[in-house]
Amino acid sequence: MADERRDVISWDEFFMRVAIAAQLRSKDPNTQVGACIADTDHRILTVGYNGTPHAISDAEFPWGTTDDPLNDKHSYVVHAEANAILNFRGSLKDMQDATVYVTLFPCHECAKLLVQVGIGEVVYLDDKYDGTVDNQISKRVLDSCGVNYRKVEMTHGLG
Ligand SMILES: Nc1nc(=O)n([C@H]2C[C@H](O)[C@@H](COP(=O)(O)O)O2)cc1CO
Ligand SMILES: [Zn+2]
Repeated sequence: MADERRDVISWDEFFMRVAIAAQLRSKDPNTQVGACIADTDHRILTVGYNGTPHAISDAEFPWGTTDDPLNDKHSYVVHAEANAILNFRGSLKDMQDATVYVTLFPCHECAKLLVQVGIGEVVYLDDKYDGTVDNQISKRVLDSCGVNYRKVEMTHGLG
C-alpha cells in the first residue's frame, strides 16, 4: 500500500490561496485584495475581492486616485472584506470566531465590520500600509476587541 502524501499545504495556506485567487478578479489597477472567511471547522463560509458596487460598470468607473473625492476610486470601491461579509449566504452566527484570510491587512472600516460579525482572528499576507493612521486605527480596533492578527506562513510559495 502506498504511503499518504505528507507534504500538503496547511489550512492557513489553503485559505490564503483562495483569497489570492479572489484578488485576481479585482479590476483595481493599483491594489488587488482578496478575502476568504473560514470557520473553526475549516469550512469556507465566503469569499470576496475589492470591486465596484454591482450596478456600476467597471469599464466606466474612475479607477484612478485624485484629490477630487467625486472622481477618486476610494469613494466607490467596496473592500474585499466587506464584500466577503456581504456575499455570505448563511446565518451570521456561523461567522462567530471564524478566521478571515486577507491578502492585505484590513483598513479600519473593515476592521470594525469584521469585529461586529464576530470574526475571531485575522490572517494577512501583506501589510503594505503598516504605520499609516488608518492602519494604526485598524490595529487599535482589533486589539481593543481582542481579535488576534498574524501574518500567514506560505511554506509552499505563492505560485
Ligand atoms: N484591506 C483592504 N481591502 C481592500 O479591499 N482595499 C481596497 C480598496 C482599494 O480598491 C484598494 C486600495 O487602493 P490603493 O489606495 O492601494 O491604491 O484596495 C484596501 C485595503 C487596505 O486596507
Ligand atoms: Zn477596508
